[in-house]
Amino acid sequence: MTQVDPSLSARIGALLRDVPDFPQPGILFKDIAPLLADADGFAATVTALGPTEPVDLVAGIEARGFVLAGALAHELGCGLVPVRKAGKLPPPTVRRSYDLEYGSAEIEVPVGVLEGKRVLVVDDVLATGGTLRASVELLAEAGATVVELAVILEIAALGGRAALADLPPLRALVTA
Ligand SMILES: O=P(O)(O)OC[C@H]1O[C@H](OP(=O)(O)OP(=O)(O)O)[C@H](O)[C@@H]1O
Ligand SMILES: Nc1ncnc2[nH]cnc12
Repeated sequence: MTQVDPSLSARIGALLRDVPDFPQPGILFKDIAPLLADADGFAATVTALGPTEPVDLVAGIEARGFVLAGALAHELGCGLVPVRKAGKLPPPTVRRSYDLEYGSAEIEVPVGVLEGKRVLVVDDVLATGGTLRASVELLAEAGATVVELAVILEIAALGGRAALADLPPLRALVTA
């Protein structure tokens, strides 16, 4: 796994916004909207999320991960697969429940496009790791091989990296 250039990391970090008490009291929400709105910052972020080995598909986790995965898949010239909140995808799908920093949710992936595919999973934020773990497990259940995970921001105090230690390599562009 390649190291992230410290100056790029600082540039990206400066375009993230802290929002106290959102979406509920006690949560310090990390908002990527300023980064997405900055053309150079967005482009550099997407490129830096790219895989270190060949992949067939980029998986994006709803909803903020979609934005990153779409741009990255286009840049790489590979396909995209959505990891969606439950109830949005038509069957057949596989589904899993999980906990995240501020609640619990269910996600689904489509069955039929993942068999034998090498996949990079991207998302904006790693907090507790619940979302990424559920995503990786679902993608594997649907027949894919997840080869790498990449996020913009890792919230180190929430222990997500340690919780995902048994999964494929994880790259975070910024650590807070
Ligand atoms: O590491 P965790 O504790 O699991 O949290 C990380 C997840 O939380 C946010 O998603 P959210 O479900 O809020 O979705 P959104 O992108 O639709 O806002 C974020 O985009 C990650 O997917
Ligand atoms: N603190 C946080 N900020 C943004 N997204 C998150 N997802 C989970 N925790 C988060």
